Amino acid sequence: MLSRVAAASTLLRRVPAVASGRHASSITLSADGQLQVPNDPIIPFIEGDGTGPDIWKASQYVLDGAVEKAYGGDRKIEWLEVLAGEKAFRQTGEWLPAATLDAYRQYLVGIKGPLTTPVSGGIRSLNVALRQELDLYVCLRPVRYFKGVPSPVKKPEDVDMVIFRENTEDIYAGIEFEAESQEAKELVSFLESKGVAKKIRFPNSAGLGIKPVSREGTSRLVEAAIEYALENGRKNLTLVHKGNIMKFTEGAFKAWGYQVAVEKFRDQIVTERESWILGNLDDGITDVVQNCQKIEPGYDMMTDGQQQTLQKEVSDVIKAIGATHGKGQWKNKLIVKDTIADITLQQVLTRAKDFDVIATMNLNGDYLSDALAAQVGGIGIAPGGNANFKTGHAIFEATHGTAPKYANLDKVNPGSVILSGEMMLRHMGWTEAADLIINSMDKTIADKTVTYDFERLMDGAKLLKCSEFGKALVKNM
Ligand SMILES: NC(=O)C1=CN([C@@H]2O[C@H](COP(=O)(O)OP(=O)(O)OC[C@H]3O[C@@H](n4cnc5c(N)ncnc54)[C@H](OP(=O)(O)O)[C@@H]3O)[C@@H](O)[C@H]2O)C=CC1
Ligand SMILES: O=C(O)CCC(=O)C(=O)O
Ligand SMILES: [Mg+2]
Repeated sequence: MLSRVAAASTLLRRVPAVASGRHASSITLSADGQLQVPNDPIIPFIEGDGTGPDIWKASQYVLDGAVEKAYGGDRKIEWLEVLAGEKAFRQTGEWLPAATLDAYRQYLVGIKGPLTTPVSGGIRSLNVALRQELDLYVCLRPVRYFKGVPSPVKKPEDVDMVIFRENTEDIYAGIEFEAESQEAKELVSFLESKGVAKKIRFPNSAGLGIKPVSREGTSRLVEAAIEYALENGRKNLTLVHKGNIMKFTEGAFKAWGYQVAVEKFRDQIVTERESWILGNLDDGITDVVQNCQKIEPGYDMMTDGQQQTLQKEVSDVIKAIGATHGKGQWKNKLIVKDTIADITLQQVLTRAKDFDVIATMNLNGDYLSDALAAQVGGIGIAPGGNANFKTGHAIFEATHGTAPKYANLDKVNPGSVILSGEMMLRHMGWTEAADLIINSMDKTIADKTVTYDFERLMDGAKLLKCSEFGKALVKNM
């Protein structure tokens, strides 16, 4: 159990090394990409808006408690509060002060509570701004089940997925033009000049958004996801896209994703289609046409040109990897496959076991992470981390938002930020403290001592406040 959890939460591929100096205070990255963690690292945190302050208090208490219990005073986090959101605006007149960005840049690893983003007008998302400013291109959200957690599905224990969500591109990048603004008018004129404005039903009153998806952005995300899958012994990686409709953005994501898989990880991966071809060969189907008929049931209805293309694909696969991946060897490789986003939202529910690591674009990843969280107890225990796998910068944060209706009631589940902190500790190499948190979460939930979100769905559970749940976690360590 623990090793599975540990694997699910290992964020960066570099093995963190604990530096010996007792009084060093910045986490740094060595020239060969190793995280250097002093015994008293300064870790910047943003408390967050809405329920953020309640959650942060409980989370800091648990994180400090775990570190104290694991290392008995030899290690300690030096928390550094940095401002963002409503508190920052009240105190400085700025929503995201430069000093906050500087601190996350300087100290490399940090954590944050949720920040409010108004709908329609008002400021753009500070959460997205932080990810973009630090180029935290991976949003990693592990989704796993704790025994006893109430769930709307029959077999929540089948859910053990890790989402790699691209974090800097897509329609989420916020390149938008308000309806009837000068920019929207100019863009419509440009589209008219290219003959494509007719695809917009009401061009004069349309707001417009731009969806950048690049080869570089896709490749680095998929590369990180494959490395993670390989290092953590995962069985498959699914590229989730809506490439049938958005061909040059989501479709390109799929194509570039497969490309990076095949070009950079040839020996360790097999694509799903390749596995079918090699599987047929293993079953004694040596005739290329018969192999084509098995992998494409509509083969006989295809045009000559289509059939030839398919025959070439089958022959090329056998020639290229028959020796290295054939005779069942492909079964020991990471399977790289893809699914279209809409059906994926059904299949993660109905066939959870088929999904292991998921790599997807920003908006799909946003939707998927909340939907998947629901299967394993909801957004109250859904952790995450935003990271740049090259610079080592990482900011950990919950999947949920500010839940403003519960602000200052000491009510909500602090589990998501606590488990985000657990990911952070593991990322720092403080695995003993991280393990204490996971074990204690297991025990506290099994004891049915939980916050309102679980209590309302569990028979015979004892209702705890946010702060009380934090205290129970430390007590159970
Ligand atoms: N990374 C970030 O900082 C994020 C920020 N946001 C922002 O947060 C604001 C509010 O967003 P909203 O869409 O309402 O989503 P929220 O995630 O804030 O809340 C929606 C519902 O989820 C449940 N929930 C949320 N947090 C917890 C928790 N800790 N424990 C238990 N249940 C919880 C509650 O459900 P119930 O009512 O059933 O009790 C709550 O009403 C928006 O401004 C949004 O932009 C949103 C997502 C991420
Ligand atoms: O930035 C926000 O307000 C919402 C972000 C969000 O929902 C997410 O990143 O999951
Ligand atoms: Mg979200």
